[in-house]
Amino acid sequence: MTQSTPTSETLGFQTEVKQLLHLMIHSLYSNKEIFLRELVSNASDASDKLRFEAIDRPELFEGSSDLAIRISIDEAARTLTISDNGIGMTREEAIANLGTIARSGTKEFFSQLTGDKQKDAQLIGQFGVGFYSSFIVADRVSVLSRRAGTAPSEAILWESAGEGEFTIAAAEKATRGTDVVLHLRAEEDEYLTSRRIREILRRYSDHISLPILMKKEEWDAEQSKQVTTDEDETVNQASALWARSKSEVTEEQYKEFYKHVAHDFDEPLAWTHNRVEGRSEYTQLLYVPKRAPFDMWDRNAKHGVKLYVKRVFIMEDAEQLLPGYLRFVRGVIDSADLPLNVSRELLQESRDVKAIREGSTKRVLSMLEDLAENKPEDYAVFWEAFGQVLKEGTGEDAANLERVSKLLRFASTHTGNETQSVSIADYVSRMKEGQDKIYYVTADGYTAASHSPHLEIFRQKGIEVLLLTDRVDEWMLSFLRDFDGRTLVSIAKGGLDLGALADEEEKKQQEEVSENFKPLVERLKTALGERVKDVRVTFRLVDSPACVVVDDNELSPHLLRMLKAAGQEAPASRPILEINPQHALVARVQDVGDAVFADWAEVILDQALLAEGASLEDPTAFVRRVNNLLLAGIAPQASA
Ligand SMILES: Nc1ncnc2c1ncn2[C@@H]1O[C@H](COP(=O)(O)OP(=O)(O)OP(=O)(O)O)[C@@H](O)[C@H]1O
Repeated sequence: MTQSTPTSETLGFQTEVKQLLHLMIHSLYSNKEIFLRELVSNASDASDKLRFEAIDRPELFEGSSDLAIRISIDEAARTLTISDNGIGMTREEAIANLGTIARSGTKEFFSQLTGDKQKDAQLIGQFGVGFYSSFIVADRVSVLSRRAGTAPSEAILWESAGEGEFTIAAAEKATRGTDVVLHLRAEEDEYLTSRRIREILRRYSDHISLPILMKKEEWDAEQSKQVTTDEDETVNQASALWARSKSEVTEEQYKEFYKHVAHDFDEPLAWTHNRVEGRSEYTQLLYVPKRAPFDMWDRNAKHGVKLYVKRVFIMEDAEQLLPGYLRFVRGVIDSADLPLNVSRELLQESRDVKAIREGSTKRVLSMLEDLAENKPEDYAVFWEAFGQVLKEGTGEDAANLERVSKLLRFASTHTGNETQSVSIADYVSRMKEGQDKIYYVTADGYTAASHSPHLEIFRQKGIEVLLLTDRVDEWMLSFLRDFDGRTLVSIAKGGLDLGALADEEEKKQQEEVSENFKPLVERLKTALGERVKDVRVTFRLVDSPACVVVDDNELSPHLLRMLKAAGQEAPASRPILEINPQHALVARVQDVGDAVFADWAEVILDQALLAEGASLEDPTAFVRRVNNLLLAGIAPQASA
């Protein structure tokens, strides 16, 4: 395409935008009307941004600080226009904002798309569709925009048919702000009727705090039809939703407001709305989403709480308002005390912010407690999405450790499945008589944990063990040391005191057995040399011949593997080999002759390491030894 003037150019969309457009047009056809919600939401954000920038530069208002959104219909031209007098966009901003998706993790997100429309539509919801949803109903979109503070001749006109490219040209615009003009597709006539547009606005955008204006309609008796007048009419309530009293806000309105603040497609799982009075005055409207955003694990991902001061938008992503482990929370905090020109630096030091942070943390924890107690199914949804993040609270929020630990859920030998649904309190309620500790095992995954040889004696005695398999668990355990006065104990540590699990008779018997196995223990120690720290007899095993453990003060093998995988320095550690005297293989080794004893010893150690989830340093040697032993057979004459 040739360019008419040097100021007009045609540019290609970023690949991800093309994918998004394609997907959206094909997957959102049953929910087309949401385009209006998205555009009104953007117009409202643009006005918030202007109001904020104008705190320091009042001249940006150019004499008119009445901010509003206008929706106009032109039946003849078949256009629907969403106008705002907010911040507007420069040429560079329009190219960046309307041609690319500048969110971290976008590429990875798009690589997850499967091509299955239904699944992908769900994913798209999680990503947020925004401006590009215009193309669901429009075959051409024109955006005329002028940045606040620039001259009318510096406006820009962005246009696209949503098919891979857009043009951007210089334009004139008398007033600041943005007009988004949708040239509706042939079959989308319904969006040219004022009644339909009002209905959509009432449903999705009533909570917008700016007035949304439309031309009033009147019944014209002569023409016997509704005609548009010149008079403006506000079609929404136009007051900040969080500033209304709870009784004035319907559930639907809370939900729609959530979609606006959180840029989420789905409904929220729960919310809490409070006005706090006293030394520090603020309003909070905080939501827990149903699903994790695609970039939750990205360190640069946005936090979700917007800060307002006396209804003026101050900043998005105000991470000082909640601790990091509650970063999944979305919503608004509106302070009556902070100065309007508050900066991020100031937020860090402010005592008011500290009070808000503490108060909001408590509210969110109460909301989660309430969910856990009264809506366990919803809590399970929450836990699935955000449990791993909440676990960070054990280390991050010492003051609320007890409350956070009550909210934790784990997989356990009691339920026998992978779902993390057991609270520590549930566990405690099922503790055996005489049991005074909470037992757990950590591993790389559920299968490894639930098959851990360390579990054998616990299974036999019917004692429950928590199965911890999330990456964050080891870190969490360094803070979560006890619960309700009971210590949490790893069943894979050497110092595990099984005394409580055995009666007097058993203990006596065990001592005898240990004595009998002393010679074997010594032989193993000599054969394994530097590979082990110690060898001893254990009664924790039932079906396995041996296991490896570490001393209480040492890092668990699972943690060591994680450190290594993360490229961190991991202290060298030698395992303690524990052998099961009741196992046939162990009994058999007692009689093995010196010629092959070393092979036997190594195989026993290596298989204990494998069972524990480790990878062998010399797997070839292990295979060779096993083969030798297999070939030699277990006939006494072969090994003697
Ligand atoms: N009316 C507008 N005035 C000024 N800038 C706008 C307007 N509409 C969109 N933008 C700019 O374009 C960007 C992209 O908008 P878009 O709706 O696609 O995404 P978003 O609002 O950032 O997030 P989401 O996709 O989750 O809704 C916005 O972040 C904003 O910078």
